[in-house]
Amino acid sequence: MLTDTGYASLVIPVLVALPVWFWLRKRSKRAPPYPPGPNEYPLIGNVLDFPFRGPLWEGLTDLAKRHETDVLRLKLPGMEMVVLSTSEAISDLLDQRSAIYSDKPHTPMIELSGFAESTLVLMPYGPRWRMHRKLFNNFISASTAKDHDVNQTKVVSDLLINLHRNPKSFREHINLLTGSLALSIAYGIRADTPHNEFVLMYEKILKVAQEGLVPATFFVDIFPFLRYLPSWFPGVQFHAYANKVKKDLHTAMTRPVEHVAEKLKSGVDIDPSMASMCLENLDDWGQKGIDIEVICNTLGILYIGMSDTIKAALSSFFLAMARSTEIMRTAQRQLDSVLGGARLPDHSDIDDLPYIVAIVKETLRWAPPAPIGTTHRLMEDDVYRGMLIPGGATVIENIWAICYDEVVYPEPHTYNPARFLDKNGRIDPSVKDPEARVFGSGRRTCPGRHLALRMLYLTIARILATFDILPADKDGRPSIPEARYSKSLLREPMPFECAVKPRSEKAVELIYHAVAIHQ
Ligand code: HEM
Repeated sequence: MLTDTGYASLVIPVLVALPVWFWLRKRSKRAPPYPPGPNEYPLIGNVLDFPFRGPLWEGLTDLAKRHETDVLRLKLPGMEMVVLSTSEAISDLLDQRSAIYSDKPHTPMIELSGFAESTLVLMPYGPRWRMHRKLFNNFISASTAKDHDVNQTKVVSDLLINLHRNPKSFREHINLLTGSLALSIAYGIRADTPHNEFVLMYEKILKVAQEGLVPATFFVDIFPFLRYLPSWFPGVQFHAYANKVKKDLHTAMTRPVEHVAEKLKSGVDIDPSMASMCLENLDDWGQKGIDIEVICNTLGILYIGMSDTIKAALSSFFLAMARSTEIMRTAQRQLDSVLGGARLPDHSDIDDLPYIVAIVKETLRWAPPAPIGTTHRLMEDDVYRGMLIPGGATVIENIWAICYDEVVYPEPHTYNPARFLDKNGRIDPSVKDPEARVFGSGRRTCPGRHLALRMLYLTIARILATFDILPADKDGRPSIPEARYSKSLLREPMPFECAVKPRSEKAVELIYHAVAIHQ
């Protein structure tokens, strides 16, 4: 038998729940539907559908195709996710509505390790991000990318020498090339060995970013409330790890600037760099609200933003050449017809070398270094094509899906630079340019893309002018390397072998002559 209190304990929750239920029903009838996606289960949402196993970009492309949508919704515990897989959807949302699609989502580890507050790529959208971006654009933009041609030419000369001396270690040489370029532009430091103090500092940071800060490596990223546990709590290791990363990141970003400041103070002759120009005009920058911390962060992002991306693209280029000698020969024929084998190609030859330009485009399309870019965060509810995208959603631009759209790029798995050329061998403007998407979109689009393209163009042209890249020899037979790739968000070829050989005695002469000019 129920007492008065017993009745009350049944009736009161029902009285409270009913209006809430009616309100939610009314709201769900009024609110536009969410974008299509797999059915979600209570608590776990779409965890069972999420492509955790294979490469994420391919899994997301398949899911979008299965649900016949270019705006796919996935619900994960504590996270709304929207995946955009056509240029149209990306342009409509990330470009056209960039005022609300430009924030970045953060895991607790990204915040605790200092990456969110000091790296431009992960910084929350707002005045602080704007200040960093302004300083970056002042030195590296469409109009200023050319200012770094001399630095590029110097580090490419070093690369050619290294390839000649030790061709087997071509991946290490590419690594040094990008690190050295970043250090020379940012700080005027010429790093000619992988053991350079500053190269080692930044490589350590990149390793941590790829291994320790990948979402879900630490439990705290899956259960964010754990971040409030004190560091002395039994089993809590993430605080110590995050503090160590934060300290290393701070050192990598400040130490090279201190190095330049010391040199300036002692009156030693140094190569001009972003650091020297900032330090010499500290007061002017200060009046614009840009202090030494903003300067250190902005210069530091050069190594972080440049190194792995250009390295991945150049490694894919070596792989593609070793897999297709005919394509390499076609490029070399064009180089020889323009240069007559008498000099090395320069930035100024770009208009006469459309096949090299096409190789750069096809390399970025065939192997986009960041196949899902870096995620954006929607800052408020948005309605698109009658669908509700909830504020706070993590928005993924599936660059891979665009690069592998077989309607735009027939036989997308085949590496074929000629797809970008017209019948006269010039760049065909009617073929969609992958460069428009592989660098991301909207206000957060890659600010280093012009510099990156100039660097890729020069490096590829100079390598092909002087070297053959051929399949490695295995028991007297050419062994064509397989195109196997990492599943990491910065996608690069797995280790492979190829034979890098100078094209002629004259080519070797040109390589050493170019280095002598820069000594
Ligand atoms: C092949 C080379 C490169 C590729 C494929 C690439 C790709 C990307 C992508 C996809 C993004 C994210 C854009 C978005 O959120 O929508 C990005 C951001 C960024 N990249 Fe690059 N990048 C390359 C080279 C570079 C270079 C050379 C630099 C530096 C000189 C650089 C600096 C940055 C920075 C600072 C950001 C963050 C921008 C922001 O959030 O405001 N990148 N890049």
